[in-house]
Amino acid sequence: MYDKVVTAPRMISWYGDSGRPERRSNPDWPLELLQIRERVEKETHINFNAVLLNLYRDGTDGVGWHSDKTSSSNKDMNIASVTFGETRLFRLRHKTLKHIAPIEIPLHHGTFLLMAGHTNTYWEHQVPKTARPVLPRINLTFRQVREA
Ligand SMILES: O=C(O)CCC(=O)C(=O)O
Ligand SMILES: [Fe+2]
Repeated sequence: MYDKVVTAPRMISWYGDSGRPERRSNPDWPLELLQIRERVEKETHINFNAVLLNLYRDGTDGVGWHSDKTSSSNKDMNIASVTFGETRLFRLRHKTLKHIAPIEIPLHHGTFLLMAGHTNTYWEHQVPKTARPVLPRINLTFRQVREA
């Protein structure tokens, strides 16, 4: 979408409710995805209308430092992340306050992570590649996509 930097490979797929201007949107959400979205919405009391699926096939897949923006007009939106499969490290670093140590969160199978409000305004995140032999990991990020 408007994400900044994507340096490492991974397999990507998008679903979004119909009525969105976005060309990549696919309104035909599989039942399983709808069920996961429902669970996430129940947990957060936030509605999401799009999801980005990432498949990290092995340790050579990852995503470089970036922040997520789901609309050019509103940078402060909630992004809900759900992880399946292999545990991979999720790192956060503050964009300007360099004295704040980066935060490292191992995202295990079934982990739910919410990047709420201003998180993506002030922080970048990455999933680093790893030399460890790792199994595939799927990550879903539910997003609130609005017209710019
Ligand atoms: O795989 C993850 O945990 C994060 C994915 C991500 O940052 C993104 O798709 O924007
Ligand atoms: Fe991201």
